[in-house]
This record gives sequence, structure tokens and C-alpha cells, in this order.
Amino acid sequence: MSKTVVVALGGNAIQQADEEPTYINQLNNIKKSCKFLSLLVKQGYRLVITHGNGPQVGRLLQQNEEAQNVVPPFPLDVLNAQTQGFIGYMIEQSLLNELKQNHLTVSVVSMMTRVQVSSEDEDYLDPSKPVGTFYTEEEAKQLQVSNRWKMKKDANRGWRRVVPSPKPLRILGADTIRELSENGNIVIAGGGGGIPVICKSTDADVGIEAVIDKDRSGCKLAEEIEADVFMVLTDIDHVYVNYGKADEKALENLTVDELEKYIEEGHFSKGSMGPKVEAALSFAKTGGTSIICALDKAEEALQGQTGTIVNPVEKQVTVS
Ligand SMILES: Nc1ncnc2c1ncn2[C@@H]1O[C@H](COP(=O)(O)OP(=O)(O)O)[C@@H](O)[C@H]1O
Ligand SMILES: NC(=O)OP(=O)(O)O
Repeated sequence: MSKTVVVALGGNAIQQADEEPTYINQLNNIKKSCKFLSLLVKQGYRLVITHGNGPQVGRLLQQNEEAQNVVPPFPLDVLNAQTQGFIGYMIEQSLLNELKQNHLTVSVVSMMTRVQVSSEDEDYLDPSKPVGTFYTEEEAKQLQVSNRWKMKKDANRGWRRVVPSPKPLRILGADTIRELSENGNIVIAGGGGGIPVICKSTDADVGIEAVIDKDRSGCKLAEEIEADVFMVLTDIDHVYVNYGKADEKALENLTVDELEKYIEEGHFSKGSMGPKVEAALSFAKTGGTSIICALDKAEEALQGQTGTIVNPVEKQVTVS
């Protein structure tokens, strides 16, 4: 039977840092990304695609706030749903067009996905999820006062607004996602990390104003649908130790224990590679294979030829 791969598309697959965030620029990036995804479909992998929404949901939030005297604003959980809708549409249509050009007949389904979170998560008190545009330190300090935004430094890339990011506890509708995938559909699910909701057995489910990290929820999704591979596609060929230093070293094929040691040694930045390696580690611990690699090398990485591959301790073999 063909392997199920949960693919988490990084922000760069949708928007390049140095480009204007217009619809056309984002669509062109998605079209390029879909060319690489279609190669995986051609190889016979079953794809479940998830994607980020940090830049997009941050700008949508800003639009809602800035227009609030003219148009009533919507809460952040609804804005997450909006990003699932429009990014899902852009991926679905671009992928279908690419598959059609390659004479591949596979249906693509975008699924609005809610994700259960805790009402007690500590991130509500000290928000960590960067969204929207990058600012200089000076601009960030002004926005903190004028707009009452919480601002934090995002690795070495500038300052960004931060919003709460609770950990995903359960992907609601995971059974349906699995069924759709097993029936031969490409499924786009858990976009933007999913819509965060609090579920209590005695009360109605209720949405929460937060943005979940898509690498964390992608890993949870892979775990819950029992995927074979969890793959994080970004803009860098490997995960590195001593990244950016003279003695940096690309990580190729490693065990859970080795990766755990590198995480403890503090090699990975909180706002960029950190969540990816933690998600990769977490999935490998459940018995699957995790891969972090460049989007344009996805096919080779699945054949074990490139990328950072994290194997479960007992499974030191490459994926094919
Ligand atoms: N240890 C590391 N190894 C590799 N890349 C790293 C490391 N630490 C930080 N990075 C940075 O992480 C970036 C990828 O993270 P990010 O930009 O958040 O990805 P995406 O937007 O694709 O999800 C790389 O371009 C690289 O600059
Ligand atoms: N929700 C989320 O993690 O989005 P980004 O990957 O775009 O930050």
C-alpha cells in the first residue's frame, strides 16, 4: 500500500520574505510549491497537506482592527478559519491545475479543521506566536504603545506582533481526514495550525482567539491519522547544528536520541527551526519517520537522498 505523508508547507512556500504580500505573489509561490507536491503524487504517495498562516492571519487581524469603525471586526478564531479557506482554495486549485497538466486524476479536498486546545495553556499569559509583518525595533516599540500590540523579536529577522499559541491537544475530525485520504483524495487540513477551540463535555465547543503552530498541529495530525511520514518543507536543505557559524554541520540521518541531545544543546531558534525539530522529534517518537528539507528537494528526501531524516530508534532505514 502507498505511504501516507503529512506535508507541512512552511511560510516560504506561500510568501517570500522579500516580496510584497500581494495576492498574485502569494498565488505564484503556491503554484511553484504545487509543482513539487505533484511530483510526490506522481510517485504514488498519499498526501495530506497542512500549511502556515502567520503572515496572512496577522494582516487580516490588522485589516479588521483598522477598519473597525466602518466594518464590525471578527475574532481571531474566525480569521484563522478565513485563512484556511483562502489558502486552501489557492492550494487546491493550483494543485489540481498542476495534476491536470501531468494527466493525473486525483481529487483534492480542503477541510476546515478545528483543533482542541486547553483553556489553561500558559501561552495565553506570555504569547509566543509571531504573526503579520516584520518591523524594526523602533517601529515595534511604537506599535506596542499606539496599537497596544504585544511585540517580540522573531529570531534574527526583526520584530513581530505575537498572539497566544496554545498547544494542539486533538485534531477534531481526524477520522474524516484519514478516511478521505484512504479513499484516494489529497486532503488539505489543519491549515494555519487549525482553528483553536475549547471542548468541554458539558458545554458547547467554543473558539479561542489564538493561532496554533502549524508544525505542532501537523505532527499531531500525522500521529492521529497514523501517517508513515511527517515532512516539513521549508527553504533550507537540512537542519544544521552550529547554524550560521564556521563549524556548522548539516544533520542527515539521525536517531531520536541524537536529535533530543541537539535540542538540549540549544542549536535551534525558537521562532524558526525550533518548532520544526520539536515536531519532527515528537512524531519520530510515535514510531513514524520525520523529514525536514527544502521544498524543491521533497522527492529526493522521501527517497532518503537529502534532507534531515529523523528515524525512530529501532528503524534506521531510509524511506522509499
Ligand atoms: N539550526 C538551524 N538549521 C537550519 N535552519 C535554521 C536553523 N536555525 C534557524 N534556521 C532558520 O530557519 C529557517 C526556516 O524557518 P522558517 O523561516 O520559520 O520556515 P518556514 O517559514 O518555511 O516555516 C531557515 O531559513 C533558517 O534561516
Ligand atoms: N500557524 C502557523 O504556524 O503559521 P506560520 O507557519 O506561517 O507561522
